[in-house]
Amino acid sequence: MSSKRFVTQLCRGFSSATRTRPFQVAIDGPAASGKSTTAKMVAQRLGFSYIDTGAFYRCVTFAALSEGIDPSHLSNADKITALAEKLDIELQTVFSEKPDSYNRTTSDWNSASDASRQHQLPTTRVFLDSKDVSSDIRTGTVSKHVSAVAAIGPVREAVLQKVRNIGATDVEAQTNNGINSSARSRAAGLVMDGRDIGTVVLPLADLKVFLVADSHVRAKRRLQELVKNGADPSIDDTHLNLHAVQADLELRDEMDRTRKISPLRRAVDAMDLDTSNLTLEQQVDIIVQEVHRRRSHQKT
Ligand SMILES: Nc1ncnc2c1ncn2[C@@H]1O[C@H](COP(=O)(O)OP(=O)(O)O)[C@@H](O)[C@H]1O
Ligand SMILES: Nc1ccn([C@H]2C[C@H](O)[C@@H](COP(=O)(O)OP(=O)(O)O)O2)c(=O)n1
Repeated sequence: MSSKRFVTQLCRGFSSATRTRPFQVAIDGPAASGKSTTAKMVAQRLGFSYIDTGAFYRCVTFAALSEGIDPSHLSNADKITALAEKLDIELQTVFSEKPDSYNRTTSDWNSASDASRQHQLPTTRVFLDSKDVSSDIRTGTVSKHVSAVAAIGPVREAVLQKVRNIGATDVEAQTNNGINSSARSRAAGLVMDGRDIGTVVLPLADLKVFLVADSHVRAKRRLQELVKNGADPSIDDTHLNLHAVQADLELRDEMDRTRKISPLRRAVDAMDLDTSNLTLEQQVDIIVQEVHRRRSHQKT
């Protein structure tokens, strides 16, 4: 089965209660709480597919800004919706190790060099109308406007439709330098992260996680990430200081929490996970263990 058909089938199963569908993990939480990094690593460990829904809203925002459309003007909602409907968005996640051979413990990881850890982190590339926009959608300018775009109801409908039809491709890295040319479905399950995954997109997910972290900790992590990725204040209006990054995250969280449609909200049956004092590997271990625990219950 092609990976496109595979994911489409998964998504058709969104509201199905049957036990034959692949295992679904929904990860929600505020900005920079660690959702996407954790979700990718969980998918890698378990051999699951991964879908980053925030990337879709970021693509629509980037496309609107590129066409000179200001998302902060409500009168532009129709133009942004038309754009969202016509854009072609594809995600490609590159997993660095074969999941079934991934047996690393936290202590192995902690003793590994930074370079070797970096090689082991999965990465997601985002294509907008076939162009790689992975970096373009993460700028401070896009971050500043994305919550306004995500609050437009018809844009959310268009994005959900795209997520349902997504041609997500997951590939295993062959070596540290190259990837296998043949993509393969990761049929065992799906990890999806965003703001409304456990409440709206995958309401019957087998495991829902609500990831949080102190906003100061989140800002420090996000700032480190922006600097590491070479954010350039001269071409990006990101103010590269902790105070500004924290203020941006808090403002975005407030907008995401208070919007009328599909707000950022913890699902009642979600597992809470505060990552403020955890390492990445610890939070991944907790989720992976919980998946194993629930799968073994499903089998009995
Ligand atoms: N426990 C942790 N310790 C250190 N850094 C972390 C931890 N969890 C996440 N990060 C880092 O924080 C940054 C934001 O995480 P990310 O996964 O992008 O968050 P989100 O998807 O929620 O916005 C990333 O650079 C990520 O590597
Ligand atoms: N399922 C989703 C995913 C993201 N969004 C919105 C809310 C966020 O402010 C933006 C960007 O999400 P993304 O997860 O990429 O952002 P951060 O990594 O948290 O900075 O999209 C949403 O409304 N619903």
